[in-house]
Amino acid sequence: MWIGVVSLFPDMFDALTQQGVVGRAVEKQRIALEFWNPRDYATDRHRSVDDRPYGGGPGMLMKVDTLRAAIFAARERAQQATGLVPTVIYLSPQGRKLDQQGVQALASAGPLVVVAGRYEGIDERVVESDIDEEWSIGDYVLSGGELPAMVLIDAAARLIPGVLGHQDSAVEDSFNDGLLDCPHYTRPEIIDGRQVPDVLLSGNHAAIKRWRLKQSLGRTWQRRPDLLEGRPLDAEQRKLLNEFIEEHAL
Ligand SMILES: CN1CCN(C(=O)c2nonc2N)CC1
Repeated sequence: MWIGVVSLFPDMFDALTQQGVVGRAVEKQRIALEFWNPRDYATDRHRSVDDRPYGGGPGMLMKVDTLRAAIFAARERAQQATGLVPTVIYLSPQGRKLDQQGVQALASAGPLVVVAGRYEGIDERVVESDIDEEWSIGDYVLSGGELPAMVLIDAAARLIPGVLGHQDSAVEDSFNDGLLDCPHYTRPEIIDGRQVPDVLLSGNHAAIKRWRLKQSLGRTWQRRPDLLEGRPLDAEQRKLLNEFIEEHAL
């Protein structure tokens, strides 16, 4: 997967590229990550990358010419590297809320150019002319788009074939198949008197798989019932959820 990032702070992405799942994926060339900094396109003495908003008001916006130059350069490189026209993504609270379905769509959308805004954001005309999709990681305001961009890249990278080793398969991930994750346990068997559920010590893999699905269904019902709305359950899933509800009836 090819991802271009437009950011005034490319070094922030070391947190993603120098270690962990994404770092290994870059090393194994499962993912290509390249960066463009609008400041590199500044031509004035102060290397300006921000500009005042028309109509006044607090804060600044990203300067149009340096931002667009960086986006164009990233888009050009994407086509050169992949032969495909990239999808240009902008992270902002005004975007579509990112969820696992959205991540799956982005992970299979071909090359991406991810624009990380700073200041109060970017000119609306740049959104209209140069941005294909606007995405939000949540209803709160951050200092910039770099952390949301890293969230998006990390989540998408996990879905690229060959990125995850068998030991941390995306298949078992929380939100896999639209359900919350089941509880997990490791040594010791007892912590402050709390024991590991017997089924997990039984070695009965069918029973363990059933227990984990039941816990995922039950937790989703308890904590995020919205995820079950309109979600078809097969007979086995319905049976397990009913068992969980009966066991947890107040
Ligand atoms: C200009 N800048 C403002 C702050 N920002 C966000 O709060 C954000 N991005 O994606 N989800 C979010 N929430 C990124 C863009």
